[in-house]
Amino acid sequence: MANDLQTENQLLRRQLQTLLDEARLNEKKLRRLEQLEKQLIATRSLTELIQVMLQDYKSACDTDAVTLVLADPEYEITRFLEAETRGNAEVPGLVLLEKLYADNVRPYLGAFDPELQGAIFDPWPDGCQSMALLPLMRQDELIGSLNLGSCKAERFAADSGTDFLERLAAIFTICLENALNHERLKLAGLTDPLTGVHNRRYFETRCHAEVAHARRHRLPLACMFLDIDKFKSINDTLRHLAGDEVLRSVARQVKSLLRTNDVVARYGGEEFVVLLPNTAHRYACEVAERIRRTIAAQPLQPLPGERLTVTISIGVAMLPEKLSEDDRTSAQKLVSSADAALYRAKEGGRNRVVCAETGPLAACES
Ligand SMILES: Nc1nc2c(ncn2[C@@H]2O[C@H](COP(=O)(O)OP(=O)(O)OP(=O)(O)O)[C@@H](O)[C@H]2O)c(=O)[nH]1
Repeated sequence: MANDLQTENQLLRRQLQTLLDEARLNEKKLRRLEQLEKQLIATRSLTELIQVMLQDYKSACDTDAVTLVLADPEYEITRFLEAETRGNAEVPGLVLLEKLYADNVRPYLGAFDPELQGAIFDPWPDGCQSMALLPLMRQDELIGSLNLGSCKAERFAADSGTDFLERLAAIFTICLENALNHERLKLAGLTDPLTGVHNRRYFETRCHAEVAHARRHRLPLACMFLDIDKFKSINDTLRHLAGDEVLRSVARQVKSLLRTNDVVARYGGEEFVVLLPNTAHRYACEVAERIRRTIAAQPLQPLPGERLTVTISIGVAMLPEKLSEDDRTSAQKLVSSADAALYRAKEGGRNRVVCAETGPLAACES
């Protein structure tokens, strides 16, 4: 009898110890997750948020692979990442898809499923044994998934609880929405509402940064000033709304003829300014001439049934190789040189390109 009691006692002690160990482990896990949540909440940009999720979770939470799949139907996330990373939206572990296909929006925990591998990570680490796939939901809509992989089969066992992971996925979703709204607001303050290209405020900050970058890496930097010819008469004859449509069409055409990391901004009125990073003089002149020719060759339709041929004048200037002033002054000088070249193009009869260094384009092509 005494022996039975002793054995039962020992058994209970062992069970209690196991429960205590489990509780301690859970507490540790919770603390690590709380720490990560705080980090996620403290991030100041979309790129930083994604980096913390992909990298810090892995090291903090004993996981061999972390990936994120996000729906990006309008390429909005791609554009935000490109803007933050100077044209490179490729983040290892991040998969952006135009459309998500899922009939099941419940978390999956269990054995590694190679069927899912291609869609959510390329490639998973060798020897992956278990995985967790956590849907990211915003107002009942599936916006992506957070995917975790481990080389240990028991790490994401099918019968383990998902509370911690679901909470992490929910917090990440809120942080993502927050970061996207922040980027949208930032963009609204830096975008010209009429044409959708950047505004002068954005241009000035970016021009300073591009000059600093060009100087540091000894890269060429070109600037173009573009102005629609006789725009006042378009407004006077067709009225302001038609003038607005001409501005929108010209901005669209200019943008379509440039690379994604070139910068286009409306400087004011009917003037646009363009920065061409890492672009040599000859190529900058070619681009300017292509823009001038394309716009002159394609009549616009500023009002229904109204066709109108518009021409533009362009001034091009290069950042000098040897700079004696600080970056801000050099940026201002670059813009003024392009503006002065534009003035010469207007003086020379409009619908032409003038380069600050070589004069009217015929001279720079020869
Ligand atoms: N529709 C419209 N017109 C604008 C806007 N901003 C400025 N303008 C007009 O743009 C015209 C600019 O005229 P000017 O500076 O005389 O230049 P221009 O007629 O293009 O002549 P050149 O540049 O010498 O070829 C003015 O009539 C402004 O009122 C705008 O947002 N929308």
